[in-house]
Amino acid sequence: MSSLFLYAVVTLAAIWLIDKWRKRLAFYEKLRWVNKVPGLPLIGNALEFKDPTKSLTRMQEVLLENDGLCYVELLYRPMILISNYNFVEWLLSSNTLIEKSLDYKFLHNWLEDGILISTGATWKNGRKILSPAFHFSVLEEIVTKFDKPTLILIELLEKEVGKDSVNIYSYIKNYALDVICESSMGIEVEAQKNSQSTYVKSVDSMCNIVVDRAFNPLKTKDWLYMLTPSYYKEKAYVRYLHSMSDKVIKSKKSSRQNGIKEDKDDDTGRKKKNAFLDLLLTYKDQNGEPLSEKFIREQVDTIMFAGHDTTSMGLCFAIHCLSKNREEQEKAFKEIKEISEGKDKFTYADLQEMRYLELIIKETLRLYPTVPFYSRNTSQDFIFQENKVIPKDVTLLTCAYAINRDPKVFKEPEKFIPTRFLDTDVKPFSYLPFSAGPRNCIGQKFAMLEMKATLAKLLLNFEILPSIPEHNVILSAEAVLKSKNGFCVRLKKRII
Ligand code: HEM
Repeated sequence: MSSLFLYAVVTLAAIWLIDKWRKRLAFYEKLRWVNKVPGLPLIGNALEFKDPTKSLTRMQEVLLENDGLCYVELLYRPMILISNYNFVEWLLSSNTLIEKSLDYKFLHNWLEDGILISTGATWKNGRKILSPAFHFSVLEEIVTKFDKPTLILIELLEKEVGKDSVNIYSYIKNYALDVICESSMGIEVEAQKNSQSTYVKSVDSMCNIVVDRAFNPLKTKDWLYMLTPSYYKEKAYVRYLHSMSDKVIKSKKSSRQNGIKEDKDDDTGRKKKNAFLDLLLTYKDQNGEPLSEKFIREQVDTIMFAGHDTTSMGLCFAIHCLSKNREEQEKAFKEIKEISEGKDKFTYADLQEMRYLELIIKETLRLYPTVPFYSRNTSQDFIFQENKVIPKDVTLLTCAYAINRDPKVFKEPEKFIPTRFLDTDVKPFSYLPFSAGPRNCIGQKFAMLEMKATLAKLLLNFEILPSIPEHNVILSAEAVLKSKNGFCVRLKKRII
């Protein structure tokens, strides 16, 4: 009896394995048109892309060798790396290929159905509701929310003047958190003055947990992750962060119900547009129904996450580039000085006028795209260029870092040359720090304004010099592009 049972089990297992193998062969057959980067049995190419300080250069290398399109496998996970212009255009313009890949699921406990990770009708609806919050009339008002955090940043950095080296990373990170809290929720967390606050620490820890899960194979599977201490820590952080967002939403809601209006007219008689959260609270659908508290919380948390680590890294890399390129710094300073003559605050229009500074930011994001790659999952078989099939459940990874450094598009791609953007030949899918198409960055104008306002104030107050000894960043491709050894510069008070 027992040998009969064993025989049945072995037969079933063999059938299952043969079926799996047959499906795998059919899968490879469909993908024959893509060059495969040779890997090791079972682990595939995992070792080549494991180290975040080396993965970007390796990606760039294999993409150059394979005309911008190649197949890799990371521990059985099928993935196509992409920098090929036609493929990128096809992928990012698609209205159906919009499902985010597995890596984003680690954000789900925190952001739930927020627009960064949701898909289908939920994403479409969220994106439609959120888009007006990034309209220029709202951004005009949001610009004023940068003033207070910027003043604190200058005050703190003044204490570092004259030192051989200051690592600006934590200063800028806390600053960006202050800006996003003030502009998205209308609350002051004072991260710059109180970096030990539970809120600041929870946001920071959640960002670290998400990255750790994406890169640590022991934590990618939910059932294994649940056996680790991180799981319980994450639960506590999420509970706290959700309770904070709920508290702010409830309190804003009750002020509105009690008739405490926060939308005051400005001195030109126009209606002031309030913080992002206030806009969501005033929204009514076509039946006159307000948004649910859950929906509002998910979107507010999403903006908090997507809108602070990205800009803080953009700013850190820009400061690093300015320290290394003094001539460019002086050109930007001259422009800012002229625009700021007789003013102590910048308006939206002033920031729009800072064209040279904009070139500097664009060139920074070309060399150091803060989101160095982004990925989609094929929810079904897709066909590229008539007969090229991409089977279901393949990760399509667009490598912005490789695209932005393509020597066929950008002459001397490793050099910092801001004026290259005056050349109108840069085609839309050749430069992609904010992605493109329907799932592009909803906050890109906000990010540009924040980076301009901050850099302009910094340049009016300081000369940014290379640190002593001179510092070179070690790039690390995490959820955002970071520097493993920080961002060290030297600050000199600017005498105007
Ligand atoms: C230098 C700053 C920034 C960079 C480089 C950047 C880059 C990007 C990129 C590449 C994507 C697409 C990601 C993907 O496809 O997975 C994205 C999406 C997004 N970004 Fe940004 N971002 C920045 C700042 C911001 C800011 C300031 C906000 C909000 C205030 C924001 C909100 C979002 C949101 C909500 C999405 C998801 C959009 C959707 O899927 O519909 N980002 N960002």
